Amino acid sequence: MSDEHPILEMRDIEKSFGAISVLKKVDFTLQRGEVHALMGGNGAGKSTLMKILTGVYSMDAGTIAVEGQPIRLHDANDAKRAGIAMIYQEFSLIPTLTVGQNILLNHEPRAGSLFLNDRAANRLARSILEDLGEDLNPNTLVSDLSAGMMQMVEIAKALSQKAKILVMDEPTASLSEHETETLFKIIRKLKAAGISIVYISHRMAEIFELCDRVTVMRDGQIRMTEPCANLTIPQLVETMLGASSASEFTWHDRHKEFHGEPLVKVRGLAMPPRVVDVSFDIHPGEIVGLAGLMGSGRTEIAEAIFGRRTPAAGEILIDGKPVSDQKHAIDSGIAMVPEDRRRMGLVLDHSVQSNMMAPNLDRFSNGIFVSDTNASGVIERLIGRFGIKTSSPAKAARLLSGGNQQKIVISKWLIRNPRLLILDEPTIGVDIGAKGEITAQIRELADAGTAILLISSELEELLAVSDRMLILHEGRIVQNIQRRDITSEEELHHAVQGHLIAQADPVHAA
Ligand SMILES: Nc1ncnc2c1ncn2[C@@H]1O[C@H](COP(=O)(O)OP(=O)(O)OP(=O)(O)O)[C@@H](O)[C@H]1O
Repeated sequence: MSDEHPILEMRDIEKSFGAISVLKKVDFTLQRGEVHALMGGNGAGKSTLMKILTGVYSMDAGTIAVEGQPIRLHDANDAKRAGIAMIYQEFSLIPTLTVGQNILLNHEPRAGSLFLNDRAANRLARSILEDLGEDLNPNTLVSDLSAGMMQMVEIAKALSQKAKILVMDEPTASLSEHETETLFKIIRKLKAAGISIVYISHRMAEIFELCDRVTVMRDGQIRMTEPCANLTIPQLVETMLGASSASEFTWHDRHKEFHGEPLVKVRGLAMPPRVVDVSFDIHPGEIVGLAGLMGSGRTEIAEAIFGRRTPAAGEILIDGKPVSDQKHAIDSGIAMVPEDRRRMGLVLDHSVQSNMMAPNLDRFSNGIFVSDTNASGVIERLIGRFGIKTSSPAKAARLLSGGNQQKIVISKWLIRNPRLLILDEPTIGVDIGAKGEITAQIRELADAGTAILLISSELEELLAVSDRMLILHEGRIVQNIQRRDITSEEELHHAVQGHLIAQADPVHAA
């Protein structure tokens, strides 16, 4: 095929859902070997555009050409045949099958034999993984892999199907720092091999580190396509949000000392195999960040405090009394925003409004909530404050973009004024405007006396709001760092990196 044409040209793409126009004459091009960032606020239309490209949705109008040849995409198989692949996170792999078998799945039958056999699949898997620089045994069960390795298998699977265009939607959302570095190395290799990548992310630093060009969408339209080298972060944020909006993502010392009786006391907590012996306190009004890798036991600790998990040993005391179960935890004023918000935090078929009201019904009904307001007034203000993009509060939550679903779950707990709020990865998938808003809300709550336990894989986020940071490693708290003792992000990287890298990559370490 000729090199004169871009590998991909999408022209005048239009898409409406009912009366709502979600894509308006969108143009998007991708060059061979390019890593092209697709950015935009929650609900801007990024996923919809990529679902059209991967054959999941059909477009209402427009044209798509691959290497100059017009193509028609009726379903996902058409996209696959055109060399277009979406890299899903772990969810699309079958955990009970091996790496080789997963790569073999969905392969078109070859001449002579109906399917590739296991040995052939393993050979293919091994050679692709070696090309990617990954020394992973194809006989390994997928359920034994870390999130990062699963993603690697997804990429290998796409390459085995001769994909030329890879779409990655927030690929680092569930990766540790170390796994992210590995992914970036692989993306650079793919690029050098002429593979083209559409890279969706809300993380600015990644875009500037990795991408050649960036396209910004807002309200279903393309607002800008530029080489990253010509841009600064503030310019990018302004184009995305439509106005200069200072993000509240910088730390300021709250000049508070936390002495006296803690609200939460965790003592000798053990939940084998991950949590061995964990003890810490949180005082009213204190923001404590918990750092550690995915799989280091952070979520288990959070769930134990929330009464959702029974520890094998140790105790958790709120106001000096042990937490017995989740009902008791909620009655004691503990709230938790779970990491897996789509599954645990939302009823997808219910409306935006009923989802937001669910944990707050008591407040709406007995009138101690916000004095002069009724529920819908409060909900509408929240929708405005968090920039939740929905045509109406009555819309079903499932029809909102991923980032907007996240905002619903977070906002409904933030308005509750809990005594202890546990936030597990609160800003994954959330756009930069809302990140600033969530950060500001966390501070406001803490200033009013709420104790906060913040779990985050993003050091930047921990640094922005924590008063104190706990580093979790091999089931124990190995460091307890006062935020004000850290003068730069690099310093925290140095402080935590030794521990984090040592425990990364469980498969390789085994
Ligand atoms: N199946 C659907 N039915 C109705 N509306 C939909 C549907 N899918 C998406 N939308 C709407 O289309 C708009 C664009 O959503 P899309 O998922 O493309 O946004 P996005 O840019 O990917 O956002 P995010 O960063 O939050 O993932 C949103 O307002 C969303 O509510």
